[in-house]
Amino acid sequence: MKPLITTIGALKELATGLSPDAIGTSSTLLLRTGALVDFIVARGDSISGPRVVVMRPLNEVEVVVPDGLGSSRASVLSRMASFVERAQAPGGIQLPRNWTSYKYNSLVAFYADARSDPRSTRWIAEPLAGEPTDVVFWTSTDNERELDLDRFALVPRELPKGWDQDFKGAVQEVNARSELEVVKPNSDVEISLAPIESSLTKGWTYDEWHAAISRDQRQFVDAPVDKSIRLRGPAGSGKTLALTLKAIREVTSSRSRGSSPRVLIVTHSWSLAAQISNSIDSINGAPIPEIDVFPLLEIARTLSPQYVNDESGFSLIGEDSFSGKQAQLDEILDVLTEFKETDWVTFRAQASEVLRRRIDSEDIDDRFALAWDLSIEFGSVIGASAIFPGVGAELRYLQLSRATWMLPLESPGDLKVVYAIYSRYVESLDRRALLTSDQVLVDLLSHLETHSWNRSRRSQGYDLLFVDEFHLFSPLERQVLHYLSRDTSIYPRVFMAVDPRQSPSEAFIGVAADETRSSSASDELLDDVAQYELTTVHRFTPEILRLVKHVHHEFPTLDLGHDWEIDFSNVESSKESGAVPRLICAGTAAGEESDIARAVQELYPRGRLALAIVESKQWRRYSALAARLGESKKHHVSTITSRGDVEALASRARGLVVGPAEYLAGLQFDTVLVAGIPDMGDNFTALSEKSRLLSLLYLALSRAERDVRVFTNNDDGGAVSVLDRAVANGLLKKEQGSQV
Ligand SMILES: Nc1ncnc2c1ncn2[C@@H]1O[C@H](COP(=O)(O)OP(=O)(O)OP(=O)(O)O)[C@@H](O)[C@H]1O
Repeated sequence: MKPLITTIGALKELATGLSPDAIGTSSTLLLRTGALVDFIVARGDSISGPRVVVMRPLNEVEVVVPDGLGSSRASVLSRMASFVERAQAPGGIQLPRNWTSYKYNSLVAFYADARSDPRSTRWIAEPLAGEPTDVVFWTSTDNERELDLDRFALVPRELPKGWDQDFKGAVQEVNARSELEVVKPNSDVEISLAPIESSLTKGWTYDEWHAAISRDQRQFVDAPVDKSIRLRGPAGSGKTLALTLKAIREVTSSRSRGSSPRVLIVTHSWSLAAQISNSIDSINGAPIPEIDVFPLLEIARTLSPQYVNDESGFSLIGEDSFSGKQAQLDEILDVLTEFKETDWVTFRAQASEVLRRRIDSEDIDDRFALAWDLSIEFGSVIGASAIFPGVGAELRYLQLSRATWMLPLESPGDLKVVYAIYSRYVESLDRRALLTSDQVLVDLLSHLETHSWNRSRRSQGYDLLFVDEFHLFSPLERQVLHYLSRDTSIYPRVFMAVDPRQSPSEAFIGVAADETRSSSASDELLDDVAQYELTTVHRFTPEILRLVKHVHHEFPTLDLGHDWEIDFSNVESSKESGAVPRLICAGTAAGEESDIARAVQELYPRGRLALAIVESKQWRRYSALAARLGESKKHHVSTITSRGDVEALASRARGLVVGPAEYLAGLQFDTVLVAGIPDMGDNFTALSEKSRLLSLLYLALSRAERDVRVFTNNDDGGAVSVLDRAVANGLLKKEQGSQV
């Protein structure tokens, strides 16, 4: 194959398991085929960022990784991205021991795959001189094709002609595409978004909506704004709509009093921000300049760009996309392996039996689960408390009070082990010039505490803050909110919509964490808060509601406290009765895929359709399916894998959106196909993991307006117990799917 020019961002996106065939359906990636080289670039890439050249001399099948490593493509890609990041560190590249690397002049050879590869495939790569450091993957070697570095060094090496010429154009094209998608909703509302507006806001005016909404929604919309309000309600109960109406109301009533308030609506994702912005335009008949609608990190970027932008040469490793999260997990896995090989012997004796067993385990699933738990501990506990390695940091960590939702660490010895791994993790990020979003937020917070911000917030701050999907914000993110208010003499007035069930474990933590955190700022925000509750669901039918309630009852008891819980016994649906959700059980994984393809065929003409994948570990398989469904050209298929994706809002009345359930939060579709549900049987021990999976299932099911179909297959364990119980109670209609 011709050489490929790509980027760290593109490698990471491909490493999420996105099938190379699905690049055409991805809103994040762009593939450009040239005469001498091909390009794959990702949205968010910079023209001045490092370029990655993959020479592909031996490739016949695989697009990026060596042929023969297709089955571990994701981990190979992830390691490639990590190599390029490490190459950016000043003072030369340092690789973890388990990569078993060799160096010869500027050439580096290392194991291509993190998992065991019987052929022992190695890359021969070379960081090029320059700033940033471009990297070339010249070739690969394996047991059958051994090639020493010193011999390879004698072979003349030549980069493809013109390889750096079209790169700029490709990056500009992919970024221009995203800008269009984001900006278009504001500038070209009628044309581009009519079908969705009509389903969300029905084309009604504010007065029409005010007359039509339920009593509990109206009470919230009309409530005084002298203190903060928490609006609780299950999925689809009209929280977003009520927040939107209240924001409009406050602006128009202030205008009539001759003042012009600055109002901010904060969301967790770009897609929801764009949706709310469109709803405002539609309800008001025109944009309202006093209202800003943005994801939190975007606000941080406009307020104090020096803390968010890449000026220090550091870039952000994000949790706001599937690829960012995956990259973090991969990094923690590497750090864990290295820790086991070195320091673990000195720590082992002081660790509890449970933690010891988890760290000692060689099972890939156990290691992954541990990496996941550690990532939560690092982000939502250690990072959220602004503890970064340094003098006194370990002691502060040991003294933190622990709450039930946190990773059970039984002894100070356990905490010391976790802290040691955390320090290594931060060191390794540092070496690769990476920052976590937590670190950025902590820096931003210290800026927001300065006098200079205190002065500028009078002009740049907001009078009223609305926060949708409050349950998805980490404690740290929530602290930032305080400083965004304009008037420092009163507590910020924040109107937040929340449904704790929609929050996968790490963010669940965010909600419950308020009870355990000592930060006075956080307490102030939440102390004097009026409570409103919505108990009518407007999105979906009574049949879907019964299934959603069933999932709610399956949650392990998690004491979130009265202020956060929703009383599901009173919840009703205002929609007309519809079909009972169906469970289609196939004999094999391939059978399940044909069942899904058949359902897409049948349901596509009837409206917007989503395929929500509950367990993201299974995303890879379904992304390949999405690619095949898109290939037929009969369907418009888009994949959504980050908070930044707005493709799901594209201007189509029809279309299939495929994505991990967590990125579909806040959105709705006529029909939702749900797949990738792992077993969370009664013997399931990790309660936090069970809550995470149930909340993703709850989220997936509750995106549907009219129809739900759930797909399982016997290869992956067949129907899981939570679904079996739903069938036994008549909430799901079980059908046999394809058996081959
Ligand atoms: N009182 C109402 N009458 C009719 N339709 C309504 C009413 N309230 C909300 N809706 C509609 O119900 C749907 C769900 O509303 P919305 O997205 O605001 O719910 P939500 O509580 O924010 O959901 P989620 O938490 O799942 O994101 C939307 O289509 C909205 O237009």
